[in-house]
Amino acid sequence: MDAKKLAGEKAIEFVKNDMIVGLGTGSTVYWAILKIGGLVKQGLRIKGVPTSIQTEQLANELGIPLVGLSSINQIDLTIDGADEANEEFELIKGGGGALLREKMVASISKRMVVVMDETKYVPNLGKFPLPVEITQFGWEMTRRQISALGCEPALRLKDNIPFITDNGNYILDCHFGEILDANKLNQTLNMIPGVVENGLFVNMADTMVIGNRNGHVDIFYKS
Ligand SMILES: O=C(CO)[C@H](O)[C@H](O)COP(=O)(O)O
Repeated sequence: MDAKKLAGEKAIEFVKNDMIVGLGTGSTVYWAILKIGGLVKQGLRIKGVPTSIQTEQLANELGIPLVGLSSINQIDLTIDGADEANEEFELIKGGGGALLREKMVASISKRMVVVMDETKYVPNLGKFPLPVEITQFGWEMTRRQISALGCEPALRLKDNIPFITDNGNYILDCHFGEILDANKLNQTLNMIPGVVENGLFVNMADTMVIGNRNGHVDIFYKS
């Protein structure tokens, strides 16, 4: 069983006519976007808000009408993946490098449904290195300031050169060990000049759709 596919496809139950829908990035939400594309062809009326250039291209190929953040103030529902999630509905995101746009979209979403396979649901965040998007300007200085918080940030590379985000920035992957106070770390990181955004999503997700290898899908709602 493809647990990511199960979760992604299940999540489209939350999509209704006339919604503005945040379209996340990654290999799990891919399955949701594919299904949404199919439903749009059958007459579903939605407008999508893409969280990356990759998702924008996919949505265009599928004929999903899109709208940009410049012309909306609120999104009805966002479906997105995660690299880790805990029972507090706190997330680490940004494994695909789209964390800034993902967080901006999530921040104006009335509801955020997170789709993942069972391996992503963990007791404590932090095994997955936390992605932090930083400006290219002065990036070594920013890295030193983040290291002082107690981690060894690694500049993300792609094909042996620095990975550049859709926004023209770098990403540092930061191993902090177990993150027991995600809210505090989120705020501390974002206070560092040069940090554009970090991959901790706190108080954003309210629904988790978790696909299991045995074919079962769990849905958790934040109370
Ligand atoms: O945050 C993300 C991209 O920036 C993704 O949602 C996250 O990396 C999970 O991806 P996948 O569903 O491919 O495992």
